[in-house]
Amino acid sequence: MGNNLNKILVEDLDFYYDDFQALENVDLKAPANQVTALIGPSGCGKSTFLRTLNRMNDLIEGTKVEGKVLIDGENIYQENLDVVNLRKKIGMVFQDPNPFPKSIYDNVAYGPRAHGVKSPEELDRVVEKSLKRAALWDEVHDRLDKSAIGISGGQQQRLCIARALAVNPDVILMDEPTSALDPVATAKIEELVEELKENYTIVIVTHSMQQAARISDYTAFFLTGEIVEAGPTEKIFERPEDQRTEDYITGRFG
Ligand SMILES: Nc1ncnc2c1ncn2[C@@H]1O[C@H](COP(=O)(O)OP(=O)(O)OP(=O)(O)O)[C@@H](O)[C@H]1O
Repeated sequence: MGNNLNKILVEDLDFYYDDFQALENVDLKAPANQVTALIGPSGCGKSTFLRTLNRMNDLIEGTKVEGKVLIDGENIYQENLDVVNLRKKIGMVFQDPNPFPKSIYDNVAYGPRAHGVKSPEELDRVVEKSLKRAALWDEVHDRLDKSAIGISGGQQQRLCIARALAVNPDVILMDEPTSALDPVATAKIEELVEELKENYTIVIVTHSMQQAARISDYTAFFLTGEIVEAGPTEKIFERPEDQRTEDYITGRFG
């Protein structure tokens, strides 16, 4: 079990919103402790695909999935799977920072409390550890009881990452986590993603090809619901095999 172990293995995935097929025949491997970037033009299915990885699409009525998503070798679409447990293992961070209108502390403690952690010492420990891992502790440790709404957008996004880390996931899904942030806050999140991969497997949707090139190890290029090409980031950007990939990364469309 080395670094190349496929944490996530997607096989022949199709996805429908009612009659509309948003994903077709998608195959993807996301290796453990690596960053996998999903790129492609608007509307090509990146977010839909990301949400199939922790069954967030289940919450949207009229959707249907066919195919397999194996996480640690187990198909998450098998019957009787415990979805609450799945989402604990597969955390998610969204485009717009969305902290709860609660204190910084309570945002991070929310998940552990929901999963039954009651001891104040244990909660303190988890909150501190999660905020440290999200590179936010130094900036907020003296105001944990203040509202999360009062911190900057970049800090709010790191708080959302801390909130995701607090339930001890092993995969983190990020849907354009920096698109609402300024360049300085974006750089901090990118730095953080690089640190986090030591302990987590990360799948990130990004509109920015520069960002994908900077922070990811693997890249998958989506076009109209299909993966055109996937592989090591360097190869996708420097020696793409498909003309459509080359056209996209050189800015000819999208
Ligand atoms: N809840 C929904 N109901 C119906 N169709 C949807 C829904 N969400 C997305 N779609 C459609 O599915 C397709 C893929 O959308 P998706 O948001 O996954 O693409 P995307 O690549 O993430 O786009 P963007 O980069 O603009 O976020 C689009 O045609 C979109 O209109």
